[in-house]
Amino acid sequence: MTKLSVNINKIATLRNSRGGDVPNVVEFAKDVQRFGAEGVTVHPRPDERHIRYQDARDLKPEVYTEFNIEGNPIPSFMDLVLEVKPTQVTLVPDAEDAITSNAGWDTIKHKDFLVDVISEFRNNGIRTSIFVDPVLKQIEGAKETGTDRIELYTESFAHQYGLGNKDGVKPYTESAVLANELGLGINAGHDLSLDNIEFFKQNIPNLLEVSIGHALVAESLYLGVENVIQMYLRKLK
Ligand SMILES: CC(=O)[C@@H](O)[C@H](O)COP(=O)(O)O
Ligand SMILES: NCC(=O)COP(=O)(O)O
Repeated sequence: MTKLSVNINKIATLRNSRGGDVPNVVEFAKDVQRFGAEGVTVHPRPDERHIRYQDARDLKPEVYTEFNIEGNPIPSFMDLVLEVKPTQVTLVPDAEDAITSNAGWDTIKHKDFLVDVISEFRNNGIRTSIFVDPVLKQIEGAKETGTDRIELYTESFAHQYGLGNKDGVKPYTESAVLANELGLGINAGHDLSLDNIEFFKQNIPNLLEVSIGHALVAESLYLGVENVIQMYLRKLK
């Protein structure tokens, strides 16, 4: 069974475009859970261009499914996560000026840093996941950091699948097989959509969770949020 965590960054982007509080991200999080989502993901960035740090605090009492906070573990992000205590923190090595996440960790080069950060979160009862490319030596490196899970960065799969190249999933399958052997839990995210999610899930043994935002919100414009969540849940069964 693969859990669907809805990334609500784009709802905050829409809200921020006008100032004010429409749409309200907390109400949206409550609604997606009511519609069947099994988690809520936010990715506050240092410039707070979509999710603000205060949103994470406001969401905490309302997220009764899995609450996943993603981000680069700079000091202010670490303080926020340790204060809010979500179910899971996903560490992403994104640059401040990145339009969106565009690479996984180099788990070998940054091993000592990741070991320290991960132990701090785990000591505080927060499950950890680290964003990685589907590269076997990076999965082995992830194991050395002490993380509970990895999140496979699925941009390349989604891009290849969109071009009709189903072989793009192969490195992900191989990475998942290795992660399972090493005892790492497997999450995945980035550019997953109603078009590609079923094929991806079928090819990833023990896929525990996917976080989906951009496509899910875009699809909801045409099909409605409740309907789209139900469609994802059927494909993730
Ligand atoms: C970690 C990841 O894959 C990203 O997709 C991210 O969470 C989305 O961030 P943006 O909404 O800022 O593009
Ligand atoms: N971790 C990936 C995520 O939360 C959503 O990514 P996207 O669906 O907005 O590309």
